[in-house]
Amino acid sequence: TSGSACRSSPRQIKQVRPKLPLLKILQAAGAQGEIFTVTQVMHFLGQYITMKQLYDPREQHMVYCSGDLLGELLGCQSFSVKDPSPLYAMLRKNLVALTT
Ligand SMILES: C[C@@H](c1ccc(Cl)cc1)n1cnc(-c2ccccc2)c1-c1c(C(=O)NCCN2CCN(C3CCCCC3)CC2)[nH]c2cc(Cl)ccc12
Repeated sequence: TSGSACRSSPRQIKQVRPKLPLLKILQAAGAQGEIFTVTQVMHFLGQYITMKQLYDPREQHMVYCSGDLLGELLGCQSFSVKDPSPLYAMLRKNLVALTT
């Protein structure tokens, strides 16, 4: 049987523009430019936490960010990577979605 080849338009990858304080954090972690995908933002935030050693070496899922710009943005002293809700709240406030 001839199946109909469904030709949906290619999905545009969602791009975001971080607001300045978040952009500074991403650039500290090596990000270039001002427009990213959310996946890239997460990658650079992970790099930032790793390189600034904001995680607890004994409990590596705990991030201690008081006294760091990341903590100011998140509005918390620490968080667990297992409960990323403060992170998503911060991203909602600090990422501007680009509509194509
Ligand atoms: C699954 C993922 C994640 C991603 C998003 C969320 Cl909302 C939760 C969790 N994740 C799991 N552990 C981490 C993590 C833990 C400690 C230090 C750095 C990163 C991450 C995070 C990544 C990441 O891109 N992760 C890639 C592989 N990571 C493994 C952990 N590695 C470190 C583990 C501790 C020792 C140093 C390496 C770094 C590479 N990006 C993040 C950004 C933030 Cl704001 C918070 C956490 C992460």
